Amino acid sequence: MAKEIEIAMSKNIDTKIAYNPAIIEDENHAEKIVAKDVKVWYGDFQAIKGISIKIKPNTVTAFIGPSGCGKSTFLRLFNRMNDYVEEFRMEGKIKLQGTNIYKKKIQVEELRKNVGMVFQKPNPFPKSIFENVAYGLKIQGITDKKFISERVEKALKQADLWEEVKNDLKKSALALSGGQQQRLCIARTLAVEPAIILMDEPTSALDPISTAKIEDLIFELKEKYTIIIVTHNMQQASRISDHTAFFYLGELIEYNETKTIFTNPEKKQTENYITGRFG
Ligand SMILES: Nc1ncnc2c1ncn2[C@@H]1O[C@H](COP(=O)(O)OP(=O)(O)OP(=O)(O)O)[C@@H](O)[C@H]1O
Repeated sequence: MAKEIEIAMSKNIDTKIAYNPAIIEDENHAEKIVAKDVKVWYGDFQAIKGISIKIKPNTVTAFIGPSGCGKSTFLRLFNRMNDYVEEFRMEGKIKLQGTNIYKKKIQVEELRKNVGMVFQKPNPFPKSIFENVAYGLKIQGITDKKFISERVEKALKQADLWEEVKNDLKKSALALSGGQQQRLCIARTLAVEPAIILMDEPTSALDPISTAKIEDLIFELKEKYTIIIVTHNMQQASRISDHTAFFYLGELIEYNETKTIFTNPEKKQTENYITGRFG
């Protein structure tokens, strides 16, 4: 599409964008995420009903809302994971770092290098700890052993796992505890140095100590990355996120700074949800 048309379209749609302008100060920052009037269907069922949002770089954004309201569907749009679903259909526009990621020319593998994902259940490959973290580099065709070793060490350190595994790098990843496996999956994501990390309930299968470790980690990672986390844990959202988006029945009901959402929400539905009155 011609640049002019794209700009004109974005201007038309901009008026509908649901966000607090205070959150977005730097319109031209390279790593921002922008969704405009996004609608998603699975067959005849509409899961997302026209959501617009802007996400500032180097922040943690929490997606909250009751089960089935579309949080994961919306999250998975940012690395095109829904493309795997046969009946998936989408309208609207999603731009990452200024690029429309649903235009035809986009190479999805390239996109996913830039947008890493951590899932609810840790999913290490049945390979060694080292091979798990090196995997993304190797499939990019990188063969320099020194470079790979350095990156693996750096990623394991960033994920706060290095001290626990540095003498066991050849051990199977499946022998690690659940919390260690999740930090390993985070290290695997970090090794390819994405700009954006999507996390879909990354601690829901973990004990409180492992959860705390991952929350600390997320807090540190935002210095370098832009993070979106889906969570059912309200304390977690309020502890680690800068901004919170409340979803309900496929709509974005409220999006604001986390402290505002949790202390002075604008909408009754948000208040009911965060105080446990529904969902
Ligand atoms: N692959 C799919 N095919 C058909 N419908 C789907 C598919 N994935 C999700 N849905 C439907 O889309 C809606 C939104 O689901 P989604 O998983 O995005 O919600 P969610 O808010 O993340 O829920 P939860 O908190 O339970 O994970 C639900 O009604 C769900 O049943």
